[in-house]
Amino acid sequence: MAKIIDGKKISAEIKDEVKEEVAALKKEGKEIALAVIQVGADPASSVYVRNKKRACEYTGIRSVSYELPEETTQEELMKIVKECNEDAAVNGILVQLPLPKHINEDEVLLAIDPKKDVDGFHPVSVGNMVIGEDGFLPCTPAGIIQLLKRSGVEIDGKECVVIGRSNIVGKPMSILLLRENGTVTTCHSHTKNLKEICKRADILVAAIGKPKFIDDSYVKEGAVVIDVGIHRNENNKLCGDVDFDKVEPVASAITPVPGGVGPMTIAMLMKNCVESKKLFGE
Ligand SMILES: Nc1nc(=O)c2c([nH]1)NC[C@@H]1CN(c3ccc(C(=O)N[C@@H](CCC(=O)O)C(=O)O)cc3)C=[N+]21
Repeated sequence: MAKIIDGKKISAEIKDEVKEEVAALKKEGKEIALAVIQVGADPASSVYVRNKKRACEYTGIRSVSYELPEETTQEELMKIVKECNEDAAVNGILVQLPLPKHINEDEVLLAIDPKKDVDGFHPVSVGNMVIGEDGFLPCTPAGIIQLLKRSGVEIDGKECVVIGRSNIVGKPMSILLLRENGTVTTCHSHTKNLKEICKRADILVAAIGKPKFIDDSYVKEGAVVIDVGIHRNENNKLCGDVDFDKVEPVASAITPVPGGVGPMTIAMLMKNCVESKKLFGE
């Protein structure tokens, strides 16, 4: 029987810490604002964006929302990002991904002022993360580190296997585990012997993007399993990249979907907004 790592509970603790900090800053006359920019109306994106705005309300951060039509051009989006960069009242800028195909995502992320890069996706933030300098950490991987630490899972010296190498999850996840002194292997679609490598893991992070891909045959007895995947079936029921029912009996701890990594992503976004105000706000 594995321990269920309760991301909802741990994210609520972090949001409460943020709420206190926000209130303290307010007493000094300092207000925090996050600009949330969504292009198009992808239903999953809309759910995440709604959850982010709710978290802003809860913590006392003002959210300024831009809901732009699917047809928005590169130039129009770049103009809004620039306006947010120049607006001293805005502390954080979040451009919800994925963007429509006609938009060059890299160019947009590069345009965000690194001082307001609360997603941690700007190359400056990525560089600081890699060399271990202060800077904004990407919310999902940083949230997973918090989940592990606050659940008493030691990373130092452990075999960590990350499946996935995206710029927003897999790659930064591997870097952050390395920063915690884990021994890290990054697997991806070209990896040979995926199963054998996963079976070595003390900490297994699944960010594959395929529903219930990881079953018990990939997991060492007693491993800690973190599920970053989020999929919706025909009945709107959520599941992750991990087949929870099969893996839970062999793992020592596991995150559920929903209620695992997802809420942590949002809590860390709130934390980054406070960080932005403290470091760079007026
Ligand atoms: N610029 C940008 N920043 C992001 O941080 C970002 C993004 N783009 N694009 C998409 C991914 C995904 N993501 C999630 C946020 C919240 C939940 C979340 O709240 N999950 C709930 C369930 C939500 C539901 O009901 O669908 C849970 O797992 O319990 C999930 C996923 C942020 N992302």
